[in-house]
Amino acid sequence: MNDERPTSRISGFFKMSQEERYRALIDAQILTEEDVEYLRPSGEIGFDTANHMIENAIGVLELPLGLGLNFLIDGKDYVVPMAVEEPSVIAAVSHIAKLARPSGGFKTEYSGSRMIGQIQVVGASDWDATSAAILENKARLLAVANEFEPGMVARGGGAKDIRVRLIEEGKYQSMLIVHLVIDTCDAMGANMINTMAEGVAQEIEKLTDGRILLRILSNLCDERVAVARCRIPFSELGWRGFSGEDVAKGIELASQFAEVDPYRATTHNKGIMNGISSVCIASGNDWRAVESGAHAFAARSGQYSPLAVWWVEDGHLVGEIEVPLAVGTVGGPIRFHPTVQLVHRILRVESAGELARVMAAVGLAQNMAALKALATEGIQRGHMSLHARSVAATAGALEDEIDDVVKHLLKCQDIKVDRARRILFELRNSQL
Ligand SMILES: CC(C)(COP(=O)([O-])OP(=O)([O-])OC[C@H]1O[C@@H](n2cnc3c(N)ncnc32)[C@H](O)[C@@H]1OP(=O)([O-])[O-])[C@@H](O)C(=O)NCCC(=O)NCCSC(=O)C[C@@](C)(O)CC(=O)[O-]
Ligand SMILES: NC(=O)C1=CN([C@@H]2O[C@H](COP(=O)(O)OP(=O)(O)OC[C@H]3O[C@@H](n4cnc5c(N)ncnc54)[C@H](OP(=O)(O)O)[C@@H]3O)[C@@H](O)[C@H]2O)C=CC1
Repeated sequence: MNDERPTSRISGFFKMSQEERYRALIDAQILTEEDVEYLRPSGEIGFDTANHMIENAIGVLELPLGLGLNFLIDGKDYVVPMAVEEPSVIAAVSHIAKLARPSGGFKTEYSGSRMIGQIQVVGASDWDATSAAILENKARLLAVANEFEPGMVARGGGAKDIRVRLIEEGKYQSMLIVHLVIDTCDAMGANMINTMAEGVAQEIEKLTDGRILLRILSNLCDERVAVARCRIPFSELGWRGFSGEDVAKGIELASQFAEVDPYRATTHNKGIMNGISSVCIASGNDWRAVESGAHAFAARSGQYSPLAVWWVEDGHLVGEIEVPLAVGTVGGPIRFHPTVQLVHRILRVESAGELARVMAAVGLAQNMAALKALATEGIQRGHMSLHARSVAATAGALEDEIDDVVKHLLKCQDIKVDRARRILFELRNSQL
């Protein structure tokens, strides 16, 4: 490959076959022949599946899939598949799930799968009249929306309510936002919500002298919320020379830090999403939707806040997470991705609500693991000792060399790939 940047203008790439794409990329000096051989999908997802899932496909990017263990949720055991690139996340949730088991594990709740489709009305001359007309026609509009998804109505879901919000921000023209509230049952629901929102919009337009602009779901799904709690006695919490009470009070103070400081709350919630997003990815769910919903929910009071909080009560540490989770057990890649289907067989959840409740418990466990480490010995020992394994592998250590490289990396506390390469070189030349 020469040093000149190859052009990114490749017309009609999306219409090319797999081989035509590889040839075009080699000709454009974007890929080499070796790159192409490396990229050729060889796993369960072949090129055709990838190409049906996304556009301009050239290959498949794999992520490690691991198991979060020890989870007892509402009296049932769950083995939780998690797809994630970050070391220590799965160890952390398994660690806390084990700790929580003797006191009953996690107790959860789910609000139901109600989502919002937004329809934006602009340019009306009389907002009161438009609002009144929409609300007076609610039953008919709901029936129209439901005509677009009869299967959902048969399942007990579909459009359930219509609300209106007049938004008047001085510097912009006023707009009326119609909220179409839809029960999506076991689906995430984006496609069906958008279908219903677009379908009913034409009828809404007839009720106003304004016009309809956007018709799209909201990812702030604050009516689709999962809650998980755990309550662990001090006697279970002693760790690495810290008493159970010290650990509990440290976690409580860490929680309070997040409650008053958005800088800390953001990192606190990042830890929670370590757990939740990993389950989302493994289970074929849209983690961008879940992430955006979670962060918007965290900011709903006007100040960005923690999704999970902890406090000390009667000799126990109590934790609670409340998080919106638009996740499904049907639809999207769940229909055709073989690994995702296997994940669902491992998870053994029977509904979107059950999946959301498991995810909430995983998020709470991940949060407690991080806070427990942060409020005691610090994050680095547990996290870095596991991170060191991936650093050693990146440096080229073979399976039977990794433990030795990790040992030396931890000893010198310089967990970097360059250092690992030097250690490996010295080990192979028997200088260590
Ligand atoms: C790493 C541990 C768990 C060690 O903790 P430990 O006490 O040394 O663990 P242990 O050896 O006593 O083992 C207890 C259980 O943990 C699990 N476990 C233990 N080790 C492993 C392992 N290697 N692989 C898989 N599972 C493991 C396993 O279930 C085990 O039970 P067992 O199987 O022995 O009956 C602990 O130090 C920990 O939880 N640390 C926190 C790690 C963490 O939070 N990582 C997330 C990434 S950091 C981040 O991005 C978020 C952050 C921190 O910024 C968020 C925030 O600021 O809030
Ligand atoms: N902003 C966002 O978040 C957006 C996200 N997306 C994407 O949309 C996808 C999710 O949309 P979604 O509508 O869930 O997916 P699908 O359209 O793939 O699946 C939903 C369909 O599954 C069928 N179904 C079968 N069994 C059930 C059941 N028990 N409960 C509910 N539905 C059932 C229903 O069709 P039937 O009644 O006909 O059987 C339903 O309409 C994700 O891939 C996401 O990435 C798309 C646009 C925007």
